Amino acid sequence: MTMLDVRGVTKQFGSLVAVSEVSMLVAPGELRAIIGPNGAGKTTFFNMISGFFPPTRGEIVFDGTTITRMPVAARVAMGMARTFQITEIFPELTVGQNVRIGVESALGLRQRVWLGGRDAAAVRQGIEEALVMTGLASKAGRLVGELSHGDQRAAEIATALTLKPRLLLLDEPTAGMGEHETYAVANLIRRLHRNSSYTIVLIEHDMRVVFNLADKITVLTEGKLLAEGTPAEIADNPAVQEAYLGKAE
Ligand SMILES: Nc1ncnc2c1ncn2[C@@H]1O[C@H](COP(=O)(O)OP(=O)(O)OP(=O)(O)O)[C@@H](O)[C@H]1O
Repeated sequence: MTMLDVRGVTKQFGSLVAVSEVSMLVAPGELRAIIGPNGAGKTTFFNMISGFFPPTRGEIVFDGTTITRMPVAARVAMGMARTFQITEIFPELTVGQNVRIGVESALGLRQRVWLGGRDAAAVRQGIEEALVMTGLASKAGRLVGELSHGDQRAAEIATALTLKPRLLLLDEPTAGMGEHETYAVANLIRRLHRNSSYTIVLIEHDMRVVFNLADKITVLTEGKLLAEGTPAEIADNPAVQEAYLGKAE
């Protein structure tokens, strides 16, 4: 079974080929990391999966449905959630209020002025589940803007989880974080993967995070697929060592 089947996607910006015929199969419950030097095409590849723009050529199939040209909202409705390199969440609201927006949207209750008892209970339950899963239950009343980077990322992931996504796309989840916060966010991702069996595809620059978390790694260089395999296979791959791991970023 395959959750995500990317078939030979290419993206051209004018004469620049940012991604060239890259394929990737992600199994349900898998955690896949996409790595590569700056400009390798990781973000472009990610943007095609999440629907930010369509590929110039190639196909993308999500859980059996071809989504190549499907808009972002339709992909979200199918169970694809994405977080961004720069946290996208309302800093002036509390963690709980942010998560509530996600839960109400996911339940189709966002425009309602008044919620009946059953809907209100479902919203409460959705908020609690997302907060517990991300370790934020004790911080529900805190303003997001006052939290650490790591907790802000956790709050963003909590909001993404309210969609009950079948595929979670994380764009550099530890970007700009210090050691302590990186560790906390990596642990959260590990819990979501190991304990809750989320299927996760992430772009990540921190190699310790990648090699500790990923089931499989996709390596891109200059828009092409250089290698794909388990962390051990990638670490042993001479082409990867030469093209990427040996170089300081
Ligand atoms: N919208 C765009 N228009 C034109 N060129 C683009 C566009 N987006 C990306 N590119 C180019 O495509 C190539 C791949 O960029 P991309 O951002 O996908 O790489 P990346 O691996 O994510 O890099 P980084 O690690 O620095 O984020 C680069 O040469 C970039 O300049």
